[in-house]
Amino acid sequence: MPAAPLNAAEPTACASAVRCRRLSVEFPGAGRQIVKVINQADVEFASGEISALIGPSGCGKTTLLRTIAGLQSPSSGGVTIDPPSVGRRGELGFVFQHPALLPWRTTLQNVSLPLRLTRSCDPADATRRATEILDTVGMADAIDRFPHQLSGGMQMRVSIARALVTRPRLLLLDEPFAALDDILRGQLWELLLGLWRQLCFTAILVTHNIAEACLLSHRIFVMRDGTCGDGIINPLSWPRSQQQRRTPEFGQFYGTISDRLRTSVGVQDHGARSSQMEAGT
Ligand SMILES: Nc1ncnc2c1ncn2[C@@H]1O[C@H](COP(=O)(O)OP(=O)(O)OP(=O)(O)O)[C@@H](O)[C@H]1O
Repeated sequence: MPAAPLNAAEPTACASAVRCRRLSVEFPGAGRQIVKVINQADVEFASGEISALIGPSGCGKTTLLRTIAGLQSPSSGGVTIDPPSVGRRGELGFVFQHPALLPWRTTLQNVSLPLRLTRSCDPADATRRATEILDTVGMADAIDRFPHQLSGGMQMRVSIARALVTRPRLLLLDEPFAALDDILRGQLWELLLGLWRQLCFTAILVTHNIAEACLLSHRIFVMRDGTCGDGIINPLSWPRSQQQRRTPEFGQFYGTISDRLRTSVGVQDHGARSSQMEAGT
């Protein structure tokens, strides 16, 4: 679904860059062991780009995202976000795998909440901005409904609207589309691409879905041994659309990422061809 333009009279958010320098995150393991989940990671997520972060289950993708968001403290090293103001509330949006809407609040109330909490505008303005972003994500007709009256896809649209209502410079997404069916997922891919075009934020997207990473990103980082390696530049042309999934270029890039992922989990490759077929090419 193409996203409608936001009010052009309002300034859009500028993007920000994220740098992790020798970043380590440890957790207590069994007994007295310490498990180093992020291990001296040096990685930069470029301003204005969508970076996809993929890797085997448990490799530390969510931990890295939470550390960038300031929800998890590093054991050593650090994260720099440029400009530094992005660390403050409102300039960073987080979309979780589960929409996590407040059940006793309507769609409109859920989406306007970040504006009210950050006191970044008066209540009338918060309502206007929440209504506007809900219109953009195709939820204008559901502003008075409660979360239990919405489908999973609708809830995820509301969750995305809530993350974007403050016009963040940096949007972090942790497997936001994992629980949705293929059709809905495709619609939300298009929605996210449309929103990114309009609002110009930097995005870091954690996903297990290689096609999603290929279609949405400028660069893909494959996590391995607690680090992210060099980002693999996505050669697919812009603007992106789902039709690209049927092109040979898409199949080839999908195969490259699939191979890299298999290497990261130590699987010998005898499935490159089948992985290209999985991409729908
Ligand atoms: N608060 C915590 N305390 C202890 N261990 C943790 C904590 N958070 C994460 N871990 C461990 O860190 C490792 C990485 O977890 P994380 O959720 O970051 O992985 P992931 O790559 O996002 O996994 P998945 O793809 O399955 O979501 C896991 O072994 C997990 O058990």
